[in-house]
Amino acid sequence: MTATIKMLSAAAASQLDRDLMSFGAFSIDQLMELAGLSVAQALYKLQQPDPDRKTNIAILCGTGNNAGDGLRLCTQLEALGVPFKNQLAEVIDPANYIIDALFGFNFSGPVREPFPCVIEAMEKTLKPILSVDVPSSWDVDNGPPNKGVGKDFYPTALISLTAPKPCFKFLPKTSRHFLGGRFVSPDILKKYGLELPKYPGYEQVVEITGLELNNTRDDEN
Ligand SMILES: NC(=O)C1=CN([C@@H]2O[C@H](COP(=O)(O)OP(=O)(O)OC[C@H]3O[C@@H](n4cnc5c(N)ncnc54)[C@H](O)[C@@H]3O)[C@@H](O)[C@H]2O)[C@H](O)CC1
Ligand SMILES: [K+]
Repeated sequence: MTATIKMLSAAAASQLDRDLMSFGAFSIDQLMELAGLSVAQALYKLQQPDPDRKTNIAILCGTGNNAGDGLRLCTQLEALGVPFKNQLAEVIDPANYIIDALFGFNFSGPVREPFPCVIEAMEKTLKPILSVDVPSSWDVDNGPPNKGVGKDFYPTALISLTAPKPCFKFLPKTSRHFLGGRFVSPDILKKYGLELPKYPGYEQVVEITGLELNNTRDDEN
């Protein structure tokens, strides 16, 4: 692709989130529902369920709204038979795909307990991983913490919500990249100078793999 896309720094992403809830009049629940739907649609594009076999999706959740995009409404999910596990191996071993919903744009490192072992498990596993908004443990603006000097975790795919964060430029060339969070009004796009690809039809995601960076960050204008 030759088109370019503009990034949202960590600070601007937080401000945009607040704008969505103030003059955008969205509730946080609505935003997380829509973000969660985008995550589900991106996953479906990455891993179509096999009708003859059970497909297991492991969703690794943190403590903030990034976790809410991955998984919420626990009572309803339990009623639908979705199992909740506390032991990492019990979740990762049977998984066909892993959703990384540990940390989003309000993460700042280093990773604190009890999460280092979860990041390490993602570094080690050969299973495919879809990261939600930001690959967990990465600095939102500056990318993987070790940058080749030590081990880092690299996802198979990323779904950026609203707009990509600067760290997406560290994604491996082989990783697929989706944009989701189809809830940004023209006013907000204008305020942040964002020009985003069009979502096709009723889709909640658009694939932007290979889209080039527009190096101007929203906070550098
Ligand atoms: N506008 C949108 O695009 C929307 C995005 N959404 C998603 O929300 C997250 C941001 O959510 P927030 O709750 O503000 O922050 P995080 O999920 O990133 O996590 C904060 C959480 O993590 C803890 N934490 C922070 N640093 C560390 C650390 N070093 N070690 C351990 N724990 C850490 C912190 O204490 C908090 O509890 C965004 O990325 C999107 O995924 C929403 O869906 C709304 C719309
Ligand atoms: K994440």
